[in-house]
Amino acid sequence: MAEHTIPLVSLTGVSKTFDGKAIIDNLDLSIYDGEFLTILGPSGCGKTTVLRLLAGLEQADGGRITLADEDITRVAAEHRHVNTVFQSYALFPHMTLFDNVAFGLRMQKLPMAEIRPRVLEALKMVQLEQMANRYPHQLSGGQQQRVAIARAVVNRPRVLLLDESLSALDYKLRKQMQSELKQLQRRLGITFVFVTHDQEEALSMSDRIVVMHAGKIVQDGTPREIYESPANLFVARFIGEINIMDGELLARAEPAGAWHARVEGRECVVHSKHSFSAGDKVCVLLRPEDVRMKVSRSEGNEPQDTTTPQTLDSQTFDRQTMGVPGRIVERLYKGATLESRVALQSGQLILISEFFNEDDPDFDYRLGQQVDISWADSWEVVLPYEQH
Ligand SMILES: Nc1ncnc2c1ncn2[C@@H]1O[C@H](COP(=O)(O)OP(=O)(O)OP(=O)(O)O)[C@@H](O)[C@H]1O
Repeated sequence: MAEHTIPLVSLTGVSKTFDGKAIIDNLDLSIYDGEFLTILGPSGCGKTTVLRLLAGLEQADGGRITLADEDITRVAAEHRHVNTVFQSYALFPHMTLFDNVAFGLRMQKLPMAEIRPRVLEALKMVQLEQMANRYPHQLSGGQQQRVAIARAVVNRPRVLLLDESLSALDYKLRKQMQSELKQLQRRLGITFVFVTHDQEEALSMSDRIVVMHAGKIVQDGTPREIYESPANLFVARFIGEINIMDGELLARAEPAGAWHARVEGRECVVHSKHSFSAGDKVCVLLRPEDVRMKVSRSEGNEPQDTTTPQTLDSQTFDRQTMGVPGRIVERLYKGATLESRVALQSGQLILISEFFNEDDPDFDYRLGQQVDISWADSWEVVLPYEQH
């Protein structure tokens, strides 16, 4: 992945209030030159408002916005080198693609000799130059979206803002456009700021994700950091499926950051980047694909029971002092994976996702089967306790 180290846009202490309510609260954000940044968060968290502040479509009540070191906080939208692609592409239906893309340049009263090559270049970038004479209704949703991008790109913006730009598309086209948009951004080298509430879209497209909640940034990191090391329960839950178990730290272990802990009543070693003290209550988080399951040794099953799945990494399993006992209460066939829901003795339900292993006839578990669950050493995320 390319390194993006030069801030192109900076928001410093930016606030925005609507009807006496703080919607954006003292927000600090740097956007780097050439990166694909996604602002991700639930409906109403303020994502679009941040985009509109960047575009100049809303005025900040407090704070400062700079673009390439120039203070643009009070600069009018049309004088910022920023363009927006809205969810509803807003193409002019009575104009050809060429005229749609040329519109902004004509408004600037540029000579036709300059407009024509720029429009054709922009249409070429989105691979629609052959369709320059068509009208929007003659295009698919994905093609219309590409016209909207060409119309923005033709202005040679430093930053392209995209507001839920793919949400009007059906699932298959949306997947295709996600990859096209990412490739386009690489090719153009323009900084993209993309707003979505779709975590999967954010993970697959972005160099960096900013997760927002109630007008604040709650985590800022690469897709992998956000998924693998969520900063709190809100982020963990918002980004995919997560299991949250209660635990207590008993004593420090080796190396630094490791703790002897009791998780769901069982003693084990956990690891955390947070600083804790012995006796602290914690939440132990595990993604479904990081949980391991083994037929229980303690509930009358032989350790070498033939139903013991061969796919288990027994070394990993044994590194934990003991698994947490539970019972399989649900199994869901998902094609490539098998999902199982295991009820622990505390009543907590744990979701486990395992890749199907066709070579292993014993892979399948029975409903009601007693199992011990564990996880790959140090793949757990340990956070300060929060009610959940
Ligand atoms: N012009 C406005 N006047 C009053 N309230 C507004 C205005 N614009 C936004 N809001 C409020 O600000 C909050 C954040 O809105 P915003 O559109 O930024 O959220 P969002 O995260 O983009 O949500 P969504 O994903 O649903 O678009 C909402 O509660 C919204 O009702």
